[in-house]
Amino acid sequence: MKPDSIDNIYLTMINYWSWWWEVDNERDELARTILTLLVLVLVLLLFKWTTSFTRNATNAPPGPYGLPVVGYLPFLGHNLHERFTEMAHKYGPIFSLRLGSKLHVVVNSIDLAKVVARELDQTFANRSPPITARTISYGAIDVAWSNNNAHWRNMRKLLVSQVLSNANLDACQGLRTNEVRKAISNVYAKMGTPVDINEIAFDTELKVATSMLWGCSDSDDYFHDFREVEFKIVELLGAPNISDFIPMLSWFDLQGRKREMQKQKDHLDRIFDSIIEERIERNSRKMEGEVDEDLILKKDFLQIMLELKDAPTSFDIIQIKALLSMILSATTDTASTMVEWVMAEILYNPNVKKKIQDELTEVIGMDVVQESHLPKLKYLDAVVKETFRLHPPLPLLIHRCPDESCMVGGYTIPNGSIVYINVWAIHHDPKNWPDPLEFRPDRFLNSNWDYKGNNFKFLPFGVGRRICPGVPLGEKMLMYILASLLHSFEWILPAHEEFDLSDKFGIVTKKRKPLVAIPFQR
Ligand code: HEM
Repeated sequence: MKPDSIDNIYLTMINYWSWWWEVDNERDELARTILTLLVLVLVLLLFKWTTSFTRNATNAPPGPYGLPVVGYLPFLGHNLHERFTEMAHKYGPIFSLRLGSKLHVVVNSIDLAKVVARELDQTFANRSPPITARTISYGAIDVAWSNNNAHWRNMRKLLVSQVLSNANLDACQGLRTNEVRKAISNVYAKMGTPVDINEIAFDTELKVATSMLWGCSDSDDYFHDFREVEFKIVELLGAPNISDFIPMLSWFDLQGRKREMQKQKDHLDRIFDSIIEERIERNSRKMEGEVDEDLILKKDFLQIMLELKDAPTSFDIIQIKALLSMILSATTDTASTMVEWVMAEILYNPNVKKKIQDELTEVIGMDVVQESHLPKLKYLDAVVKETFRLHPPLPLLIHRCPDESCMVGGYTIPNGSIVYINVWAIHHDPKNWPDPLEFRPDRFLNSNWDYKGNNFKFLPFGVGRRICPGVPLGEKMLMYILASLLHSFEWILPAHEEFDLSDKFGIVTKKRKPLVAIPFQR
């Protein structure tokens, strides 16, 4: 091999190797050294084993060769969704790559996504959670990380019928109105100064979610560092962990990811314990005859779960905590990320902003925004959908795992491999969307687009039996917060603010640079 090409390979590896170290902490330096030494030793010891693995996977989808032991890991780079999309251009609509000891398969076209999530939906309905996900979800017993089994079906049914049913969402309308109005008053107090858009949206979503889950009140002090904890959880869920790729190293937790996630989990656990204990005590006082008007009038999710505890389909306290934790993450981070993306697109596209303001004036006038106005805001709805197309917050959805070997696109997908549906590639494919990089909300006007995963061109909430069950709440909150922020204020970017729509891959893919804007009286 020529010295030049060796240099190039070396530089590429150094460049991409940094993907490993996205979450900087003190242990990374040590982990990097130990890992490098271990890899060298293991390269030699396991070379034979690796080559036999490659030979066996003869009918696997095409894809790049990697190094022994680590496979293609060192070459992946930072933004996995973009990297996978580039690789699809080279290897085709389905390709595979070995990362550590596991085969990963990426599906990039509508036709093959239909095979995975429609024809073989049942086979592909397991999850294979990474170690950080197992840690935060009390051993993968929540709705998002549990495998496709009776327990998962039970929990999902409960979530959909009790928390997210139309009846319950209607009953909680007052809560949403309260919290959105409080958020608008907070912004009033900051008029003329720069405001972090994600922070406003996150806090509002958090208050709505906690009120629905256990009826929080403003005096609860756990809100204080909640955003930081949630951000850390989401960051760790998306950060590559060598223990997942080379399970024999998991005992060492070389990057400290598991320990870091355990810290976040312990923090949440203490909050949940105190809330649940307090509720159990209140319930026992009620059983002794004391009247608790609050609990009689409304049943929040915690109350429903506790009352189910003795029923045949009961949940124990650990399962209840796993569900609370999962719902909080699902509700706060995705929706606040989307509010930020939509506001960024609007502020960077003055024509779009003008059209939205005209629509708000026409539909709402001098009134305060109410949920009943939302279905009439057709243009804002199209803007939100176009933003979902360009910036799907989960660009690879949550990966799936087949419970038996099966065929997709003429290739064998072995039982236990990790399968991604690359929604990013589908949303950016010119075959599906002409001029895919342009922000053109009109694409979504005058046609019946929804978030139910029926049209495989547009899958921001996922598809098949693992589709997001939170669509009705997520959509409502997103539209409500956006309409209120845009109707109440004129938003201006700070002077010298650069036009920046770059993203940072994670399980929720966020705007790389937080959006800050200045509200003025409208
Ligand atoms: C803008 C808001 C939201 C977006 C964009 C979003 C998006 C998603 C996506 C893409 C998935 C993965 C689906 C798949 O793998 O096919 C998912 C899963 C999930 N989401 Fe959401 N979500 C949002 C809000 C919510 C809310 C409010 C809840 C309320 C509880 C929720 C609960 C869940 C759950 C439980 C799952 C796992 C479902 C399963 O594995 O069975 N999400 N979400």
